[in-house]
Amino acid sequence: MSVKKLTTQNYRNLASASIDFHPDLNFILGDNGSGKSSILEAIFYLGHGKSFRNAKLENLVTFDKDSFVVSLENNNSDRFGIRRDVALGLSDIKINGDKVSRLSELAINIAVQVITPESFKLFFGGPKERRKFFDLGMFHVKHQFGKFWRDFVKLQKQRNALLKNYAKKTDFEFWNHQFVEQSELISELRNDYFVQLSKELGNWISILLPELVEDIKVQYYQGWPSKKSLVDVLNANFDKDCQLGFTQYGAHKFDVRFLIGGKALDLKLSRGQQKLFLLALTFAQTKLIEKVERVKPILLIDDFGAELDINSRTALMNALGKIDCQSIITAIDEFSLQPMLQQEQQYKMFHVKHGEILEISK
Ligand SMILES: Nc1ncnc2c1ncn2[C@@H]1O[C@H](COP(=O)(O)OP(=O)(O)OP(=O)(O)O)[C@@H](O)[C@H]1O
Repeated sequence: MSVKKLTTQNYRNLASASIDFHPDLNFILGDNGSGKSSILEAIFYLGHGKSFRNAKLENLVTFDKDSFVVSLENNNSDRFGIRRDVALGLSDIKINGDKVSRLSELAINIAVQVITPESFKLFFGGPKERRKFFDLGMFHVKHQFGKFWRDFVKLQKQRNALLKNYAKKTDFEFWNHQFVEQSELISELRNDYFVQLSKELGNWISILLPELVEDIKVQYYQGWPSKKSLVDVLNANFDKDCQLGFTQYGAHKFDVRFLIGGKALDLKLSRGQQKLFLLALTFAQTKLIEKVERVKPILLIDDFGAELDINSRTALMNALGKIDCQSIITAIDEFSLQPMLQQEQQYKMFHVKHGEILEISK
C-alpha cells in the first residue's frame, strides 16, 4: 500500500496536520526543529506502535495535551488509526472504523522502514537494532514468523521464570524440549530468509557501493553454536543460566555480521559508506517485501543529504528509481536533495514550518 493521506492530532508539534502524499515519491523540506522527522515518526508509529527515536509515549503527545491521534488512508481508501491517551493509559486501534485489539493487524498492512542519520550507528553497534531490522523483514516476507515468534517468546518467558525460581533441572525437560523445537523452527525460517536477502543485497551493493561488491560477506549466527545441538548447549549452560536468571542461547540471540575483506564492516567503511551499506540492505529487504505482494513497502529517509556526497546521492537516486515502493524523504532544503530534483519524475513536495505543512507547487 501507499499512504494517500496522513492526519495527526496533537502528535509532537503537529497539532493538527494533514498531508496528501504522492503514491511514489515525496519530499518534505523544513528548517531544523520544524517537524519533518515528526511526520515520518507518525507514519512509522502506525506501522510499529512506537517511535523510531526510542521516545517514551508521553513525549509523543503535544506538550500540555493528554492524547494524540495518528491516522492514515491508503491508496485503496482503507483507514488505519491509533489514538493514545497518555493520561489514562488507554489505546484505541481502528481499521476502517472498527476497533481491533492487536497492533500487528496494523503492522500487516503498513510495511514501513526508516533510515535516519543515526540508524547506521545503532545498526552497526549492539545486536538489538539488527534484530529489530531483520525481524521486520521476516514478519512481512515469512508470514509464519509472527506466530512462531509469539510462541517462542512465551516459552522463553516460562523458561526464564523457572530459572529465576531456582527450579530443579528435571523441571526444565518439558520446557527445554519446546524451547529447542521452536528455536529450530525460527532458525530454519531465518536461514532461508538470509539466503534470499544476501542474494538481493548483492544487487543493491552494485548500485550503491559498486567498489565493494566482491568483498562483502554476510554471516548469520542463529543464536547458538552451529556445530552443537541447542539441547546440549542448554544443558551445558544450565548453571550459568540459573545464576543469570535468563536463557543465554536460543533463537532470541541471533545476529548478523558483515565483513569486508575479512574485517568488521564498521572498521573498514566511512560513515557515509556505512549509510550506503545500510541503505543497500534496506532496499534489499524492501525488494523482498515487495516480491511477496502482500503490501507495497514504504521507505522513510530522514535528512537525505546527511553524510552523502553528490555521487552517493546520485547512486541513491538510481536505487530509488529501481524499486516499487512509496518513498517519503526529508531534507533541510532543495539544495541538499540534488540531483534528485533534476529528474523528469513525478513527485510531491511539502514545506514544514512550526508544525504547519504546505504543499509546494512545482
Ligand atoms: N511533545 C512535543 N510537543 C510539542 N512539540 C514537540 C514535542 N516533542 C518535540 N517537539 C518539538 O517539535 C519540533 C520538531 O521536531 P522534529 O524532530 O520533527 O524536527 P525536524 O524538522 O526533523 O528537525 P531536524 O532537521 O533538526 O531533524 C522540535 O522543535 C521539538 O522541540
